[in-house]
Amino acid sequence: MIQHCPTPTELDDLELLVSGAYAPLTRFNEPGSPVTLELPEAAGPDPVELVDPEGLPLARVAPDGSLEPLTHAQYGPFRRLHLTPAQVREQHAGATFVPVADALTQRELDGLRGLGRVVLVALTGTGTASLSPVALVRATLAAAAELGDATVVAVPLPSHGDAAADHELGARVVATYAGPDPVHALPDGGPDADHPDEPSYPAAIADVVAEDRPAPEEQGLVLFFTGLSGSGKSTLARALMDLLLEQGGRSVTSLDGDVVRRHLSAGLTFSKADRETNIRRIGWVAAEIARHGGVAVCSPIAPFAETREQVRQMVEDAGGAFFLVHVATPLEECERRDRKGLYAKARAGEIPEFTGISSPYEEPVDPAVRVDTTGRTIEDALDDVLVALDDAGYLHLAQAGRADA
Ligand SMILES: Nc1ncnc2c1ncn2[C@@H]1O[C@H](COP(=O)(O)OS(=O)(=O)O)[C@@H](OP(=O)(O)O)[C@H]1O
Ligand SMILES: Nc1ncnc2c1ncn2[C@@H]1O[C@H](COP(=O)(O)OP(=O)(O)O)[C@@H](O)[C@H]1O
Repeated sequence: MIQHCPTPTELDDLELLVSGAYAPLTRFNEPGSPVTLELPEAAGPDPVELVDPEGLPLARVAPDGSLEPLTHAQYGPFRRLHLTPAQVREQHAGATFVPVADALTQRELDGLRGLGRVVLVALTGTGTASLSPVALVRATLAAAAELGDATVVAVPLPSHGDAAADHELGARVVATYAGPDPVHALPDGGPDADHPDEPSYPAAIADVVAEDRPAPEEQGLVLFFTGLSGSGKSTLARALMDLLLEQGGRSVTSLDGDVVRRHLSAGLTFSKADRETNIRRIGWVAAEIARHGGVAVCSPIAPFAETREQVRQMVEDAGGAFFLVHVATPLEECERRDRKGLYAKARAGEIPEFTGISSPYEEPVDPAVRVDTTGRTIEDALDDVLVALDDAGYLHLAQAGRADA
């Protein structure tokens, strides 16, 4: 039987289908339902075994989306708070149920006092809260401690990208958890009257929020230079790394295209599939670096827009910022430079699938900054990147000897 690890959203949905939280929905791909599952084409008409990210079989799914559960999900922090609706009703009958999708403000907490015993239902699904799922639970536990007579239940209700359908599904899930007990919806967010610009939190919750949403200067950062061979990616990346190292204060890792291909991606070719694998590997490592608050400076060609977007997603999921620099030196200039003699060989047909000659380069439509290095000094071109980074608030670097340094 084919094994398949669903996407994070699909894994959340699987958990809620199996736990009964989506009742009366019990299967994927019900017509009109946002709760969908994409199965590998190779599966054909046979059932597929769905496994968690570590390969533990969770359920078998038939081609019509119906499920045969094998075991309960066991991965992820705060697993003990992932109760089924039946468990919650048994343990917390008579309480008031409060859906929580963000850190609770002081004002919201004050509004909950006087409700008696409450169950804070932390909606931690993929792609929903502005806090990471684990921080949302931490912040909700801190809120429960503030309130006193409160319990936290974590429900991984994910976003399906359709606000209306998600709202309806969410309301149904919370009602299922509450059973006959009341649901208390929080009034719409918005700043406190005495702090019109930002919400005010009790100290313990503020600490959780601050740790999860660091200031741009402290956030993990992936600087991703993309462009044709010879466009100047490595040169600019190296110059920027040097500036960062000279200034100190951040840990920096280089993931240069050529260097990665000698180590992490040794053995890969320049076919579309291998290039995608190469870039996803770079993205995976860069996201881990960002998760730990470091700076990763990447400089592969990365010719495909979709793969670059996957890297952005990986980095943002890890809490990092993704900063795309398009080194937009035109092909004619790259070919004129032909630093490594590769364009001549590609023109002579000696290198197949050469980017810009016999393999495509999809120009980014929305880079953070675009730099054409033609006829410019390295310092001058680098300045464009430094200004954009400074404006975005991620790094404040200046080159020694320049007017503004
Ligand atoms: N067919 C083909 N196409 C493009 N480039 C080629 C090819 N064969 C070898 N090289 C050399 O490999 C470097 C690009 O590797 P990358 O890992 O950055 O490419 S990719 O992102 O996976 O497309 C690239 O280095 P840079 O010049 O630093 O970009 C080339 O030197
Ligand atoms: N303004 C500039 N910025 C970056 N590189 C430049 C610039 N002007 C000329 N070059 C030259 O262009 C070449 C770019 O090569 P490289 O940085 O290895 O490109 P890539 O990594 O994109 O293949 C280098 O020889 C570099 O000295």
